[in-house]
Amino acid sequence: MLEIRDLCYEVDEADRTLGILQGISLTIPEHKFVVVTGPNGGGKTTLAKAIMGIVEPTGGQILWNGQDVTHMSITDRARLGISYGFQQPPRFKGLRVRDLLSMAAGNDNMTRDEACQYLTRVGLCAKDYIDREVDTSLSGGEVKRIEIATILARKSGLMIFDEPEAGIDLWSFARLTETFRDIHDRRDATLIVISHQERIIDLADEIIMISGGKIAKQGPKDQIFPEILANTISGCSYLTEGAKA
Ligand SMILES: Nc1ncnc2c1ncn2[C@@H]1O[C@H](COP(=O)(O)OP(=O)(O)OP(=O)(O)O)[C@@H](O)[C@H]1O
Repeated sequence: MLEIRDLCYEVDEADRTLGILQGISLTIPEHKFVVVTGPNGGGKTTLAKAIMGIVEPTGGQILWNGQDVTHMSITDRARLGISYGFQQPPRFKGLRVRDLLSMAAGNDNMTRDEACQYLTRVGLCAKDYIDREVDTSLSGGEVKRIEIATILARKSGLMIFDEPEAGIDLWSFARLTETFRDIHDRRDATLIVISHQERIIDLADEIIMISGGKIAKQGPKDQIFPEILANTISGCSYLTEGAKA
């Protein structure tokens, strides 16, 4: 279970303090599928990075399975089973896709078949990629899918994906949503997916909407999603005027 208590992240700018996360509290039980959504700049990525330890909160607490991880290193959190897929994943010149998958799985003897299975789950044709270097020769969507495959290989208890849909074509996206559904159905992990995509939101048990560094809405998908859709359209004068015309 993930528990976040009154989490704050403040940044000092020249003449002011920015409250990027302003007292976020939430509880995500084991094996839930939670989608975090909300307007650009609301604080979603910062929250995810705070859970992974990439950003150090200035206040509050993060507990994973009862253990306080608030100030723990990224490596220690990874050992506890927390993993995070970046919105824009890094590249690793000199490392092949199969090396990355082996490292993620902690298995030096990963077979070609096993590596291929992870790549297939993110819509990549394994034979074309397994020996490629994870460098700038790969497209943004390819690197993104390879990174997601490494998270699957890691078999973490808490998987956080930051806009996994970004830059991914329709066919691979369909494969990816099936993979998320599969992880959830098999109760393999707790999933937190930051997304604006209706098809991903539709898979969620619960939706958390973050805006202005705070939780603006939270609840079961069937309750929250219609509210978000209604607010999104009514909050935009162009769309509402268009609807009246
Ligand atoms: N270190 C920092 N210094 C100054 N501002 C920051 C810092 N980190 C984040 N921000 C600002 O905090 C806000 C929240 O950023 P964050 O990336 O968490 O938003 P987001 O909800 O993930 O947005 P998006 O949907 O566009 O990815 C943004 O306005 C961002 O510019």
